[in-house]
Amino acid sequence: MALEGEKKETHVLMVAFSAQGHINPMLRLGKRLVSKGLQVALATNEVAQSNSFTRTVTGVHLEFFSDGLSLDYNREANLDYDMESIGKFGPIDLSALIQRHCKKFSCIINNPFVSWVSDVAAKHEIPCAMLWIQPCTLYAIYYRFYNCLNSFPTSENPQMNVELPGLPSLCTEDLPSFILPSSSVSSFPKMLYELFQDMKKLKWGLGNSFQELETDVIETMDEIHPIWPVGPLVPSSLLGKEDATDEGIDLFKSEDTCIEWLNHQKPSSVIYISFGSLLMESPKEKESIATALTRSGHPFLWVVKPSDSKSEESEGTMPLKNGMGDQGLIVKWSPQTQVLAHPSLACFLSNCGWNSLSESITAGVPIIAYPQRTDQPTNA
Ligand SMILES: O=c1ccn([C@@H]2O[C@H](COP(=O)(O)OP(=O)(O)O[C@H]3O[C@H](CO)[C@@H](O)[C@H](O)[C@H]3O)[C@@H](O)[C@H]2O)c(=O)[nH]1
Repeated sequence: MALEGEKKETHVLMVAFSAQGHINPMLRLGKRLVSKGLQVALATNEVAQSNSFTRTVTGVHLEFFSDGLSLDYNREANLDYDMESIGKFGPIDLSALIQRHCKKFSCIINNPFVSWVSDVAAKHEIPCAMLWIQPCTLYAIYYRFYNCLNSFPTSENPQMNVELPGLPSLCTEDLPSFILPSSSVSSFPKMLYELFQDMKKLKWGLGNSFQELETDVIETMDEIHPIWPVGPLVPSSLLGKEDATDEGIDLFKSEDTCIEWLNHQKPSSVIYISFGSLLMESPKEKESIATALTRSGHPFLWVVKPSDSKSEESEGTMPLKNGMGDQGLIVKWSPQTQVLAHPSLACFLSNCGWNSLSESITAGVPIIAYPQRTDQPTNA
């Protein structure tokens, strides 16, 4: 057993892609490691370095590396290219960062979207763990798919029920979009393929989920490549902890009006609508949602992200205005975890990104599922 003094010398490096839904679960895990006396740094690509980022968040030191793209490059518009570029340039800069660090890292924790980090860890002879940031169910499905352990839909047989240990029967529409024969070739499936084909590079698999939610499927992986649930990695405030500081960062500035507006609504009356940090609704989808909201007659709080507003102006299709209308409030970014904890919330219309679902499950807010792609159909 390590002595207290030795623990202080244990340095852990976490690495995440610069999306809010990737960085925040890492920071929350980091905060727990710091509370055990470990020294923790989190490295992400430098575009995340903005004024809102201090060098330390709840005891976790932040580091930045280059993804080979200029800071003003529109990453949201071309995620595939981002992934290729970060996979090419990230290892060089991250390696230099590890060499520059005053102490040798005892462990590196990556996440599935920067799987190349395990090669960098091996080069420096540092054990590597992965924090899987989606449900353990997805981990099991991808593992079985990429290692050909079970039957999945093919071009010849695109519609089928998939039977997997520990899971209910899944139809084609329930499966993650990356593994469908109709899925376009992109860097994401390639990355997942490389990750799940070569899991021996990873010493430990950690999951942002909890045992009670996915007991059966977690147990089915014990003999194959175990995953240890360490979540839900949501803000302590949602878990009713006394230390209610949010260990997360916001990539956009949330609007102060949200909570004030919610304070004026009846209990359990408001429909909250948000589609996460990466994906956008099309103008047609927005129009349908607007019609449905009007017909529902319920008050609503709707997040329409900044770049959505831009495309809207150029396409000129949506009559959306920021600010308060008679029935609802449209904002560019909300303090989502505070919103979900608010007593006026009735339900959450969500694209089923795993962070949003974890937060909503923890807050006890019912979800109307509107999945788009990747893990979202399965999460739904
Ligand atoms: O107005 C908003 C909207 C969102 N959030 C936060 O942003 C995060 C969004 O995360 P998530 O719901 O997971 O959406 P994405 O960031 O878009 O998620 C990507 O990454 C997830 C984890 O891999 C996947 O499950 C999703 O499918 C994928 O789109 C959550 O913590 C929200 O609380 C806010 O704070 N304010």
